[in-house]
Amino acid sequence: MSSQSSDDRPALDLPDWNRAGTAIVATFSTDDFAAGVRFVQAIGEAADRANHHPDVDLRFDHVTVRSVSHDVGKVTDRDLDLARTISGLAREQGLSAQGAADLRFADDAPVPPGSVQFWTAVAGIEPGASVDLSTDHQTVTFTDDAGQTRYRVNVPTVDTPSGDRVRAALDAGGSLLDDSRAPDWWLLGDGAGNQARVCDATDGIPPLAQDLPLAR
Ligand SMILES: C[C@H](O)[C@H](O)[C@H]1CNC2=NC(N)=NC(=O)C2=N1
Repeated sequence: MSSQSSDDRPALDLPDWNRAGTAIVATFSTDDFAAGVRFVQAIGEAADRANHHPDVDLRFDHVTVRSVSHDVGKVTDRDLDLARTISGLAREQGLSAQGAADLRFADDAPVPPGSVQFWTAVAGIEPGASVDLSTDHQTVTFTDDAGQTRYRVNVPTVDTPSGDRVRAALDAGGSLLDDSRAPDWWLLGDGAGNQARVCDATDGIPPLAQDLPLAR
């Protein structure tokens, strides 16, 4: 199989935002409900100016914003422009996006900002954590079809069933690349060309290889 994502949507170049299903989504932490209300008010004004309206979920300590162009059922430039505007409003109001963690594949290789929520979910890391994935996980590099070096990270699960971890990672914007060996392991894409292999570690951890398929 190809080492490229089976997902032909371009990688998001938007810090704070991740793909989720047909939409893009971001979650901003707020100190109190009034701060959330102020943020939603500003989002509402920006949405009316743009004549493009996101779904907004206001909670006591966070606001989740989701955008898709309803007329075509997918993400368009209208959503990307609105996302940039909303991130700017968040910055103005001193709010930061959840999942804006300091995650690295290795010492010098940061996880792309648009994939942070995916890696946080797939590795079971607390939002906002500072983590070097390579210290807790076996990691190999591979070369994608375009000649770029990418990371493949092994994520064995013990306490959490692998299927639950896979669902959480897909909800956080990941794509399913290979489930032919499920429930032994699943290969997921992070939207930026890197991969997580989620595997059931109950009977030991299958070897992680640069080349697929991986033998059990
Ligand atoms: C008539 C008006 O342009 C449309 O109803 C706009 C308004 N806001 C919208 N917002 C979103 N997210 N998708 C749309 O298709 C859309 N359509």
